[in-house]
Amino acid sequence: MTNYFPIHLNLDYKKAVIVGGGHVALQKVASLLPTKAQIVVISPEVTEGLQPFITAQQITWHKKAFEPSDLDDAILIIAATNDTAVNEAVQEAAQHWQLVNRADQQSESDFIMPATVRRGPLVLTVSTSGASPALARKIKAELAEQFDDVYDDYISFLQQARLMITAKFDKGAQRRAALQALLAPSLLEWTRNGEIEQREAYLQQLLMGDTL
Ligand SMILES: C[C@@]1(CC(=O)O)C2=NC(=C\c3[nH]c(c(CCC(=O)O)c3CC(=O)O)Cc3[nH]c(c(CC(=O)O)c3CCC(=O)O)/C=C3\N/C(=C\2)[C@@H](CCC(=O)O)[C@]3(C)CC(=O)O)/[C@H]1CCC(=O)O
Ligand SMILES: NC(=O)c1ccc[n+]([C@@H]2O[C@H](COP(=O)([O-])OP(=O)(O)OC[C@H]3O[C@@H](n4cnc5c(N)ncnc54)[C@H](O)[C@@H]3O)[C@@H](O)[C@H]2O)c1
Repeated sequence: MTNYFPIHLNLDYKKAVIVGGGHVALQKVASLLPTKAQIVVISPEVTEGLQPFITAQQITWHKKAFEPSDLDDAILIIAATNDTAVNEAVQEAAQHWQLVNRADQQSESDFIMPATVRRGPLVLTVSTSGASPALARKIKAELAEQFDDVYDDYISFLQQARLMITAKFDKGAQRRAALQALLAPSLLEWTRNGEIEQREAYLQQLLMGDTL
């Protein structure tokens, strides 16, 4: 079994080419959309679910069969047609520096995609290394419930608070203690209950070095 190496790629303004426009392509487009990648779909036909993204110009559709030049400048390539020969041709045409995913042949892929839950900057990913995509999906659903929408706001608060604390205290024990104190469970609870004043008061106290 392959031991995959998990990393978070910065795809902003980089080109990702998906060859094929079916159900798998739609799933891959959905996971690429939160990034600022330039998403290009190469396919004679596309599934209905892709149409709104094309109309909104969130992705570019080239209505054509695959040719090697379609891969020019792509950093990420996903071969997701229902024709093994075409997926093979995509892999063959790729340069050594381009990362290729084969929807029909995991063992030939340079990377595979995890199931992902996003809560603002918090990104939770699950992979079974392909052993059971259905289990990855199930664990994702459990995580989505545990780390619910409140985390969006909670993480934004933590991010702002961290900036204020690092601006106020130099590196060292006091800064570390303040950052640690930000993780008190009550901060999450106050966020959940909309008790923003409580949260703010706690932060102000930390910034004054009161509880440290
Ligand atoms: C996580 C998720 C993200 C995504 O798709 O982006 C994802 N599959 C999801 C769901 C899912 N996929 C399948 C089922 C039906 C149940 C089943 O078959 O078990 C379900 C469950 C469902 O839909 O409920 C069918 C399936 N999947 C693969 C094969 C081919 C094979 O096994 O060879 C077949 C059989 C095809 C066939 O024969 O018909 C392969 C892959 N699927 C992967 C990712 C990669 C490994 C992930 C890992 O386990 O780490 C890999 C290698 C693709 C890659 O990335 O290269 C997404 C979660 C959606 C979400 O986020 O909610
Ligand atoms: N990785 C996964 O999670 C997963 C899940 C299910 C299936 N699969 C594999 O992925 C493949 C695709 O599945 P799907 O459900 O998206 O199929 P699909 O039939 O919905 O879509 C196939 C797409 O490929 C396009 N296509 C065909 N020939 C082409 C060419 N020459 N150039 C460009 N595009 C071309 C078609 O127009 C269509 O849009 C399956 O054959 C299967 O092997 C993978």
